[in-house]
Amino acid sequence: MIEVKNLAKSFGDVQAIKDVSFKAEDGAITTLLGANGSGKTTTLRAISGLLKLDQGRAFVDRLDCNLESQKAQQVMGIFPDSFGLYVRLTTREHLEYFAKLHGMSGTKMHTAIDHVTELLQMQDILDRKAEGFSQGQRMKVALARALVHQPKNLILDEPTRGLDVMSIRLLRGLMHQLKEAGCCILFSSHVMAEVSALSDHIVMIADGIVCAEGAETELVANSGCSNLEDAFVKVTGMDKAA
Ligand SMILES: Nc1ncnc2c1ncn2[C@@H]1O[C@H](COP(=O)(O)OP(=O)(O)OP(=O)(O)O)[C@@H](O)[C@H]1O
Repeated sequence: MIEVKNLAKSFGDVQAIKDVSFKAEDGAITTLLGANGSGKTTTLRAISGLLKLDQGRAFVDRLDCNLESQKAQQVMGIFPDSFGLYVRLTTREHLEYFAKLHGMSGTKMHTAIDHVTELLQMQDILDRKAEGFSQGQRMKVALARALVHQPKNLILDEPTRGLDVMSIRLLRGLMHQLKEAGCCILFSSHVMAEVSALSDHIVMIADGIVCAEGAETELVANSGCSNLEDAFVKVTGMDKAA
C-alpha cells in the first residue's frame, strides 16, 4: 500500500507539487492522471525516495520513504521515466546488479532472474548487451529490473510511452497479473484510453494539486460529464484555461 500526505516540492521558483495526498491500495491499479507538467513524475520520485520533499510524507507499506528509505526500497519496484540502461551490460548483468542491490545472491538470485525472464518472455535478450536494444527490449529490461526482488508495490512512470502494441499488451497483462496477486500498482499517464482500461482508482492532478479521485464511474458521474476525458478537463479547470 502506498500513501502520500500533503506533498509539496519546489525547484527554485517552480512549485512542481503543492498539495498531493492519496492512497493506492493493495490488489488494485491506481493511476495518477495529469497533463504535461502537472507534477506526476515529481510525486512518483518523492515516493521512490529520490527527492527531498519541502513538505509532507510518503509511505510504502507504512514505511516512511524518506526516513526509512532503504527498507521502503525493498518493498517497491520502480519503473522510471527514462530506462537508464548501461549499454555495456547484458540483460542478465543488469538483473544481477539490481538483485544484489536488494541483498539477493546465489540460487535465490538466479531463480528470481529466471522467473522475471520467463514472465517477460525475454530469453532472447538475456545474454545480449543493452547497446542497440529496441524501445520494447529496453522496456523489458527496465521492468525486469524493477520486479527482480518481487516487490509488493510497483511504481511506473508513463510506462507505455514509445511502445508498440505488443509491448503495451505485455505490460498491461503483467500489471493485471500483479494486481491479481495482491500487489499495489501505481502508474502515471495522460492517455485517457489507457487510464480507463487499467485503473481501479484514478487520482486527477493539475498544477501540483489533487483535484479529484475515485473510480472512473464515480468521477464521471460527479462531474456531470459523459466520459472520463470530459470529466478530467472539467475537474482540472482546463476548460476555463483553453
Ligand atoms: N529537476 C527539476 N528542476 C526544475 N524544474 C522541475 C524539475 N523537475 C520538475 N520540474 C518542474 O516541475 C513541474 C512538474 O514536473 P513533472 O515532471 O513532475 O510533471 P509531469 O506531470 O510528470 O509532466 P510530464 O507528463 O510532461 O512528464 C514542471 O513545471 C517541471 O518543469
